[in-house]
Amino acid sequence: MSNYYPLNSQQAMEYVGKLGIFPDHSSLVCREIGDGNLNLVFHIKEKSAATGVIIKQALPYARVVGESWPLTLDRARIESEALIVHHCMCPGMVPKVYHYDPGLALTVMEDLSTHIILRKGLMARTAYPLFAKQIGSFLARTLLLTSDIVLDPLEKKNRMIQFSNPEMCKITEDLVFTDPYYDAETNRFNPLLDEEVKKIWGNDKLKYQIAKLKEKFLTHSQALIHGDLHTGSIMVTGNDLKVIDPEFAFYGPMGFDVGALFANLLLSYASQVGHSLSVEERKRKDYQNYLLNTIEQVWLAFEQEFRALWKEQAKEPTAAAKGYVDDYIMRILQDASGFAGCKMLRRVIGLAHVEDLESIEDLESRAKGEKLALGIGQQLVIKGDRIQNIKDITSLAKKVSSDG
Ligand SMILES: Nc1ncnc2c1ncn2[C@@H]1O[C@H](COP(=O)(O)OP(=O)(O)O)[C@@H](O)[C@H]1O
Ligand SMILES: CSC[C@H]1O[C@H](OP(=O)(O)O)[C@H](O)[C@@H]1O
Repeated sequence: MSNYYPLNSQQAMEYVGKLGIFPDHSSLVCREIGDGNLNLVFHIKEKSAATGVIIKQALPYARVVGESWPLTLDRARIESEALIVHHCMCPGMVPKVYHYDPGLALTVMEDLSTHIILRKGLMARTAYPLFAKQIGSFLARTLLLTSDIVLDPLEKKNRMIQFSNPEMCKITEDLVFTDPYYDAETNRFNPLLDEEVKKIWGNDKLKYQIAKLKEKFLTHSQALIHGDLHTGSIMVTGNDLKVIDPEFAFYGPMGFDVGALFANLLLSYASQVGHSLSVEERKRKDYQNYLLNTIEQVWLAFEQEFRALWKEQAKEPTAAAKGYVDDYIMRILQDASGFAGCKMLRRVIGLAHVEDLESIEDLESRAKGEKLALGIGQQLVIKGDRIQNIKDITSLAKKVSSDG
């Protein structure tokens, strides 16, 4: 950390100026555009150009909380190295890394200003016809191709060392699996949810399942997972998709990434009931159906590509055992259900919420969406082990929704 200092916009422009990315004497402009919980993000471009480059710099603390929450700068290394691995497995589906500076904990990367954050697109009720296939493929490739099924055993263990990410994992362990289930200081929730939240804190059956899911997160080093694959970590256009922000990457359970995505599509689903005015009822229902259909299509695309890759690329000698791939995929689906449930509950009870729900200003309307999210989340956790196919997940969401 010796030569580390957080950049300001002027310093960010000077830094990029020295890399030879822009022609000499370019007239550059820079804006800090970070809206996440953790880092600085600078957008630098020539004055008259539409796009330029991005500098993402880690702060030595969590931006959302401040200096009282110190945080490892090594997350910048994890992020740039994970982007490079993802680029090898899914060319064109992540921003290109131009430069990584370990001292300043920053990455200079491709500017995706032509894309928007998927969460924003979902909030505007936009449909993305290619999304399910694209993200299903991203998940299948990044997960299976970094697992023991495909990698040489020594390479896999070396990758586990490379992507050891204990401090970022601890954040997830606390904020996703621990704090939302007791009266923790980090929690914050809508006061209109007091009763629901207290019921959750007293629900032993739920907490038993959460304990098992946390154990899986702690111990199941199945693949290099993104680690925070919510809809704020995906940028889209009408026909393109890029996955950003893998600073939580580590060797963990595959179902955690699939579940994170399902959870965030379901949070969008739940938020619809808080946003809807009666005149919009039809649009809300259509969009909810679109979201559930998207979850089904993501899973189908994932499963199809996962099976094809397994057939072509599995090197693990036991991979051909009869029934093994079917069982492996079923376990990913069941894990995804449980993890999706945890991810929904933490976004309503815990420290970091989602804009889909937070943008509903009226607390009573917001509580409607949040209650639905809590209802679906709890069912996904409790029934996770019994899920047999993707429609069990989407039917469960519909049922909780119609039971009101
Ligand atoms: N490569 C990029 N191109 C364009 N915008 C980006 C890029 N990376 C990040 N951003 C913008 O910066 C915001 C914060 O980035 P993110 O990586 O999510 O930061 P954090 O790790 O702090 O959550 C994103 O929501 C997006 O608007
Ligand atoms: C104190 S970190 C809280 C939360 O923020 C991260 O998300 P992001 O930076 O993408 O907004 C991650 O989900 C952490 O759990």
